[in-house]
This record gives sequence, structure tokens and C-alpha cells, in this order.
Amino acid sequence: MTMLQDPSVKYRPFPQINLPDRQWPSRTITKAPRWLSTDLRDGNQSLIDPMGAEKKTRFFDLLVRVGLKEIEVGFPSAGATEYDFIRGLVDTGRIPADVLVQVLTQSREDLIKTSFESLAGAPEAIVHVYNAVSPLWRQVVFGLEKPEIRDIASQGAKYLRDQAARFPQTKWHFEYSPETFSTAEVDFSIECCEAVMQVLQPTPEHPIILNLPATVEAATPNIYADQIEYFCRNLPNRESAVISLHTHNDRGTGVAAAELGLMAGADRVEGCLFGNGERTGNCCLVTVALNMYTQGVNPGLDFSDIDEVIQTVEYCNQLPVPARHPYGGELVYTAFSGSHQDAIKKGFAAQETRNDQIWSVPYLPIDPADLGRSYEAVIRVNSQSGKGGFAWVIEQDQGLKLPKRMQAHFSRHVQELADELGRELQATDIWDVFRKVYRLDEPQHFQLVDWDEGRAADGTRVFAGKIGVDGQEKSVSGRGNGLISSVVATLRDSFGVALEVRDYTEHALGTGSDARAAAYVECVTADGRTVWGVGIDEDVATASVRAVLSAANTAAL
Ligand SMILES: CC(=O)SCCNC(=O)CCNC(=O)[C@H](O)C(C)(C)COP(=O)(O)OP(=O)(O)OC[C@H]1O[C@@H](n2cnc3c(N)ncnc32)[C@H](O)[C@@H]1OP(=O)(O)O
Ligand SMILES: CC(C)C(=O)C(=O)O
Repeated sequence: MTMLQDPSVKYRPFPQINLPDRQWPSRTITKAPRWLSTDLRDGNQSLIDPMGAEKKTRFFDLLVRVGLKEIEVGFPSAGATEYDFIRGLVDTGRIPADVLVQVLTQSREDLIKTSFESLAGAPEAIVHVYNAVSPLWRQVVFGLEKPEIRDIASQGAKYLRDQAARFPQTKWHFEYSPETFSTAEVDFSIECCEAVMQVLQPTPEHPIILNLPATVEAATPNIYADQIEYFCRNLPNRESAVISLHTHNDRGTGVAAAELGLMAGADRVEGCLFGNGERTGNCCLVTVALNMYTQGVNPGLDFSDIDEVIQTVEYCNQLPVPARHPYGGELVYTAFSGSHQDAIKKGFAAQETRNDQIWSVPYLPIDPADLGRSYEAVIRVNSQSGKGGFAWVIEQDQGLKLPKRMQAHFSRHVQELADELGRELQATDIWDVFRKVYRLDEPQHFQLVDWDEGRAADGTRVFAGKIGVDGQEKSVSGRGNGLISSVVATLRDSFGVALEVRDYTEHALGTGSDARAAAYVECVTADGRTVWGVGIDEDVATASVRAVLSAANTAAL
């Protein structure tokens, strides 16, 4: 038998960056960066079916609504679809005055020329040139040594400078990406960027954007942060450059890399909504922005109607936003499991009591309402759920706030159904169980027809009413210290039903003229059984009478 070689030996660990006095680990993010959406470029170029003009226009308008001020709208030299869309944006005046559009091009004269022509007439725009700089690309893609690679960069900068001069009516900004930055020697990336800066002569007033991509994510995000900090500390004329991040998600840490990169000194983040982009995607702008939001930093992007954003993104990309995607996924504010539901329910109650405007609810790092989501979907019920979950659903659906011990009683019945059906239970399933268990629709043994109350000469309360028993109406009465005890006395004296009341609660159901009352009573029967009664009525006292009769009906079974 031949021994199989361990396949992991094919791979090499990524080397550390020599930065023993790194500063970024003790920094925090305290302000929003400049954001650039590359949905219409990196996102688009990775789609099965790239967007046409209609989808691109719809996406562009969405990005503007969300608050993006820098939008990479395409790769004009790729073909007519791209070129015409970009020209259309310019010619129809669709670009708001405070939004900068950006286009990408390889460092080739003809492509750069086309790129400028696509934007001619725009008041202001960014042209973005890239060339890969890391050893693998140098050897395999270009077959060139470092000086020649650096020359591609500086030659690209010269084309930028010359083409910009052809269209002086536009205020041009330049972006250069040493593509594959994160797998290159940082000193060599600096050398290429310096060569570009030599040509374009940026100033603090008119800086160049230096975009440092993790084109393929190859190491833990701390390594990327080291690379960014090293770059920022060693780039000559740093104040004339805007340092931009462009991370991909091959190791699943594209967002983390962007966050650590900001701590390491970057000013700008490129990415896509919900992490579209080549292969595993770009860093998700929604996640980075809302991560900031939950730390009390306003990201300057508006996701207050996240479902509208998702709808448009899914339509344009023809790709679904996964149910577990941070902040946007269908299930990310939903708990099915009992202990999570219990904690969330208590968290909402505590939040209401505190009323201090600070969000602090277990298992919910952000208020779903801030993203336009309702609280209804926060708790959903299946066989993993607990009493808090069932009680939450019935409260949201019917307004009933079941007392704690009643929740435990009710829970057994819902659990049985969930196990039997083996699927999620809808609010209607739970309400059906409730009505059945507490016999709300069943033919009643004791039926309240009419009632009144008064006081006896000794001050005790007197219940006087008509109660139907198996269809026969009977006038009955009883005395007690309060209404409940007078009804209990009536049942005992007139029908021989002995109930001891253990607990009683009531609350309003709804508000205004339609408001009703719900009453719950926990009783013990003569033979030691615990029975629950529920009464719902427009009048709170009648609701209590009904609750006691409901318990008597169960006891009579
Ligand atoms: C990391 C990124 O996402 S970069 C953006 C990638 N996006 C896209 O590629 C989408 C749009 N691209 C296209 O439409 C086309 O690829 C075009 C128009 C850019 C170029 O098309 P073609 O001329 O057919 O070339 P092709 O796509 O095969 O590119 C490979 C050539 O470009 C060269 N090249 C690659 N990158 C660069 C660069 N940044 N600067 C200069 N030349 C480059 C390669 O060395 C290769 O040259 P070779 O043919 O001499 O070996
Ligand atoms: C062109 C650059 C910015 C890019 O898309 C990448 O490196 O992923």
C-alpha cells in the first residue's frame, strides 16, 4: 500500500512582517473612513451575468441613496456595455454633485485613453490604475523583474497625467493600486507607489489615493494590519496620499482585515454591499459600517431600510444574500432556541424598564429596528424552543402576557406539537394550541350568561349571576372578600366545584376604545390538580369572572 502524502505540505506559511513596535493593536476606530463602493466594478466583474445598463443604473441609484460618496462605476475599456453606461451617467447628469465616480484600468495607454474618454465632461472623477507587484505575478503573469514592474506603474502614471491634460474641464483625481500588495514585499510596493507619486506630484491639497489590496487574502488579518502600518510609516510624503484598503475574503477575514487596516492608519475602505466581488468576495461594506455603528461611531452610510437594499442587491447581482450574513441575513435577528429566547425576552423587558436609550439586549448586538426590521421575527418557535419563546409569540400575535407558571404549563403542549410536526410552528399553530388547551372554543360546561355584583350588610362582596350548565340556565350567587372569591364561593355552593385560587393576574389588551382585558387564574382542585383559567372581555371584572369559570371548566373535565 502506498502512503498518501499529507496534502498540506504543498503550502507555505505566510511570513511575519518585521514591525516589533507596531501601534495598531492598541488603537480603536473612532471615525468613519472614506468609503468606496466597487459593486459596479469588482462586484460586477465577478458575476455570472454582469449587469447591463438597467441593473447598473438601479444599483448606482441605490448606492447614492445609501450615502456612498465614491463609486467605482466600471472598467470602461472592457467593452461597450461598460463604456456606454459610464458615458450615460455623465451625459444624463445622474451623478450628484457630492458624488465622485471612479473607473478602473490596466496600465496600458489605449485602455487609459478610453477610460478618460468615458468620463469626459464630468465635473470631477477618479481614474484608477493598477498593476500587480508581488513575486508570483511578476514571475508568472508578466515574466518581469522588479524594475520593469515599477516602470509599468510609473508609465501608467504618465498616461494618467497626459490624458488628464486632454480634458482640463474635469477635476481629475488619481488612484494607484499596487495590485497583490498583501502578498508582495511592502518595500517594493512603496517603491512602485513612490514612482507613481514622482510623476503625478500629489500634494496634501490634491492627494493621490494609494489603494493597498489584499487581492487574494493569504494571511491572518494582523499581518495585513502590520503591512498597512509599515507602509504608512515608511511612505515618503505620506500627507499627500489617501491610504485606501481593498480586501478580499479568501480566508473569511476580509472585514477583519479592513478593520485592523483602519486601526493601522488607513483613511479609506473599498468594498461591496454584502461582500460581492471576485471569488469569496470583497470586504462587505454593510458589515464594516454597521460594526462601527454598534461601537457608537456613525459610519455615514444609511442602512435604515436594509431589506430595500438587499432586494436591489439581489436583483442586480442575481445572487442571494445568505440567511446568516451579518446584519442583513434573514435569520440574523432570530432565535429558535429556548435559552436565547428567554434571554432576549428578558432583555426587552429590562430595556423597557431602564428606558435609558442605550441598546443592551442579550444575543442582539444591534437593534433590528435601526435597520427597519420588526421585533416579530426575533423569536421563532420550533422543537428547540422554550416557554419564553412560546410566550413571546403569543404576546406579539395576540397581546396575551401569560404569567410565568402558566407559560411553563402551556409550554409542554406546544413542545408536544413541535415534536410531532417536526417543523417550525407559526403563530397560528401556537394560538390554536392555546385555544384548545384553555378550552376557549370548546363547548363550555359552565357558561357565563349574565352577572352583577353587590355588597352584603357585613361588607362582603356578593356575586349574583346566571350561569348555563350544560345548556340549562341557573341563577346563582355567592359571597367573598372580593370578586374572585365570591365567584369561587358560588361555584362551590351552587355546583359543588371546589377551587383554591393560587394566583391571579390581569392586563389590558390593546389601547383606546377597542381595548379589552385579559385575566388569568391559577387554581388547585380538591383532588390536588393545578388548573388554569383564561378570561378575555371588554370589561376587566367580567374577564376575571370568565377566567374563574374557565378554570372550573377544566376542573370539571
Ligand atoms: C484584481 C482585479 O480585479 S483587476 C480588474 C480585473 N478586471 C477585468 O479584467 C475586467 C475587464 N477586463 C477586460 O475587459 C479585459 O481583460 C481588458 C480589456 C482589460 C484587457 O483585455 P486583453 O487585452 O484581451 O488582455 P487580457 O484580458 O488577456 O489581459 C492580459 C494581458 O494584460 C496584461 N496585464 C494585466 N494586468 C495589467 C496591468 N495592470 N497593466 C498592464 N498590463 C497588464 C497581462 O500581462 C497580459 O499581457 P500579455 O497578453 O502580453 O501576456
Ligand atoms: C484592482 C485592484 C484594486 C483589485 O481589484 C484587487 O486587487 O483586488
